[in-house]
Amino acid sequence: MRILLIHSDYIEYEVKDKAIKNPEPISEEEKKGRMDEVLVAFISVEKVDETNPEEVVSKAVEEIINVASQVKAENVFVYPFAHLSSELAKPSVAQEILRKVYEGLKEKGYNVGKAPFGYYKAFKISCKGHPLAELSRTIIPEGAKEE
Ligand SMILES: Nc1ncnc2c1ncn2[C@@H]1O[C@H](CO)[C@@H](NC(=O)[C@@H](N)CO)[C@H]1O
Repeated sequence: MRILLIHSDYIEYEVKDKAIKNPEPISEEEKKGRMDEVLVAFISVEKVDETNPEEVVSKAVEEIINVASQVKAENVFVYPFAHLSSELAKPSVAQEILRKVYEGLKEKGYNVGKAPFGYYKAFKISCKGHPLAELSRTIIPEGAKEE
């Protein structure tokens, strides 16, 4: 899993079109969204993550919370982003893993937003620009490291 973390004044998105055959069903109001004072997590789920989804989910939640506490962000936004890797997991697995990351962050008490899965989206973001405002993390399941 590849994660790009941007501490932002705001993130806003607008769904433009379906990008896969079966995108996540969304309501009319979910076609647009905005969150202010937020740590945005752009996440690419990778093929290797399919070997141990549970481990990848728990490590992703841990890493995101670690950065959120450093930058003192109470709001987190999970943004499915298929552009951080050339070895992507298939959409069905990626969607489930991202849903569990979202749920895991909520269980830890964060106010969590998410962008819909499986769409082309326009987005605007305002990066705060401080030294910890742009970070990236790579998460690899333990078993995969032995190969
Ligand atoms: N392995 C994966 N990891 C994360 N997201 C993934 C994925 N496979 C599919 N998606 C979702 O489907 C859209 C088309 O690839 C993706 N859409 C996007 O990445 C938008 N930024 C528009 O390009 C995303 O919602």
